[in-house]
Amino acid sequence: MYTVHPRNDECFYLRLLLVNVRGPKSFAHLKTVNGHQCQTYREACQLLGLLENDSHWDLTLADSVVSSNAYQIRTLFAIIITTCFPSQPIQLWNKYKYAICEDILHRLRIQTNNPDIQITDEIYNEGLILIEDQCLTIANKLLIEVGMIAPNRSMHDAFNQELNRELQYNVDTLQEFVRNNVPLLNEQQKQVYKTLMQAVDNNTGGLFFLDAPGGTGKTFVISLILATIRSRCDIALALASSGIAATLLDGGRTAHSALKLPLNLNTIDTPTCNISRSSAMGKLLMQCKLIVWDECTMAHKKSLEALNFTLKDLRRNNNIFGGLMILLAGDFRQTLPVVPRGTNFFCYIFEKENI
Ligand SMILES: Nc1ncnc2c1ncn2[C@@H]1O[C@H](COP(=O)(O)OP(=O)(O)OP(=O)(O)O)[C@@H](O)[C@H]1O
Repeated sequence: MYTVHPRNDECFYLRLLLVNVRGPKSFAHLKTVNGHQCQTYREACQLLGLLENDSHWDLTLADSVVSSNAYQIRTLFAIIITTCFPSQPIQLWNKYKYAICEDILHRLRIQTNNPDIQITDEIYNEGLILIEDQCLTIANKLLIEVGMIAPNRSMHDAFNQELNRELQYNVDTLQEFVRNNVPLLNEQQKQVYKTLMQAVDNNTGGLFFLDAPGGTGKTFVISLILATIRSRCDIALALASSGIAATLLDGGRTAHSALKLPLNLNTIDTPTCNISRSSAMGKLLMQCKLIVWDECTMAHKKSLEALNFTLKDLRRNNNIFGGLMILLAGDFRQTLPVVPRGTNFFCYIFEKENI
């Protein structure tokens, strides 16, 4: 019998029932426990006592209630429900929801200048939305997919949060930034800026590599390109291999977090990003004009391959990176020429794509 990962929700519980229930005659039979027809396979497993009890997660949350603030408890709760698969997440929520939402109540009291406001269902709903945002970031899952109650917001909002994040820039500020800084570019920077903006305007896609010694203004030019595209209300995604490099770019994020790259890149033959077409990030990648990846010389070659495969799949386009324009920037002079315990396997993606 095939193995099923617990993340594969109902499939996992169906398999558990198939292994444990003797002589099932139908799927409905599997869902029936002591004459009660359950709504889900998970509920049936629950009633049959096939799931672990959640006492250790209960204790973990109880500990954090004593020592952590509401934001930290909320993050812990999101991690537990997305990665630890507790059998009754709703019970945990009901038990700790006050501690999880305490900061929202506090904020509301300060905003309204009214210390008498008490916790309400709206505040709990706000808490659920924040938890769901974290679940989407951690595992690309909505709350209902991890056995929780769904917050009261339209699916549209939930799926568009990544888009909203990329479209929230102030156009006037960006235009002013571009106006003030383009004249500062030196000749070579001007040439890079012109070439790249021409490629963006022509919408031809392609892979560009910006190589220059440290301190010569790579990040400066990239910031200008990002600002120019965003000032036209288009989407440009800023990624970097390290957190520090990401902080230098406006709206910068680490490639691992934004692209949901697998952690065990070394051991997977053809890694892909954990992004589906219907997910928020999937929609963003389908719409964006440019992806900039700063300090890409520090990235594992398979992370670029994963992005290549994923974009080809998402955009249904067999050109390199699904026909999307990619700007890689970095400086091999600042990267160790030797990969510790590496093999000649660590050659770059360019070989594969004949670039
Ligand atoms: N044309 C320019 N006019 C004014 N300042 C500039 C210009 N080009 C670069 N700078 C400044 O020079 C400094 C170094 O530039 P930047 O950080 O972009 O270099 P870098 O090539 O990205 O360096 P590294 O490879 O170390 O990340 C920054 O403070 C940047 O603002």
